[in-house]
Amino acid sequence: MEKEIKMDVKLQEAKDSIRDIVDFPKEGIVFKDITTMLKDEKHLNTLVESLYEQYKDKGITKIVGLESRGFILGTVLAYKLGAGFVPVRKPGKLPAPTYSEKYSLEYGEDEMFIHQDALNSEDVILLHDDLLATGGTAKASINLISKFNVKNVFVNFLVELDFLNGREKLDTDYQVDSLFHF
Ligand SMILES: O=P(O)(O)OC[C@H]1O[C@H](OP(=O)(O)OP(=O)(O)O)[C@H](O)[C@@H]1O
Ligand SMILES: Nc1ncnc2[nH]cnc12
Repeated sequence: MEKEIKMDVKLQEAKDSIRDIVDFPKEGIVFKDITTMLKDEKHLNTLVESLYEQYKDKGITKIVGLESRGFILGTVLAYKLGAGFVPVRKPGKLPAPTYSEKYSLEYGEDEMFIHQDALNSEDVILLHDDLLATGGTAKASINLISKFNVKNVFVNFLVELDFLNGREKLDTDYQVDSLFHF
């Protein structure tokens, strides 16, 4: 019980360290800058330990991390969970045959790619990204994963911007969790 309260306090402190940058990268966007949280070793430790506790018993075999901020904790978590790491990448980055999905996000449009041999039907996936805004990026990535007929998928974000209703766009039976809500 005391341990849980301590973790709640630590998570609140980590959340409070996320910085707002107004009008970045475009006018009208309030950008959630997680670098102020990640640079602090105690916050980084809190994030990793909290996510590890949440997913350690789910049988995760691979973390799918979204370029680029999804790579930061995605690889650490893969290591902690004893899972592999698969990058979902932006155009022109993956060298072997790929599947791809176009999408729009809060401040633009892009396309995401995954290697055609990245996942298999034995995999239990944890899809990880730093932030859920409009949900375009995450939905495109879920569509990519759905090409592989994997056993199960969990979806995780550090930050969710509730007012943009991105979760509705995900339209999925998968369990979706975010550590921090704004
Ligand atoms: O829910 P959405 O509206 O789709 O937006 C969320 C996405 O936007 C950001 O990525 P960005 O494309 O800026 O790339 P980066 O991680 O390389 O900074 C963020 O890391 C998510 O991937
Ligand atoms: N408001 C926002 N802050 C940080 N990353 C984002 N990606 C999409 N929208 C974002």
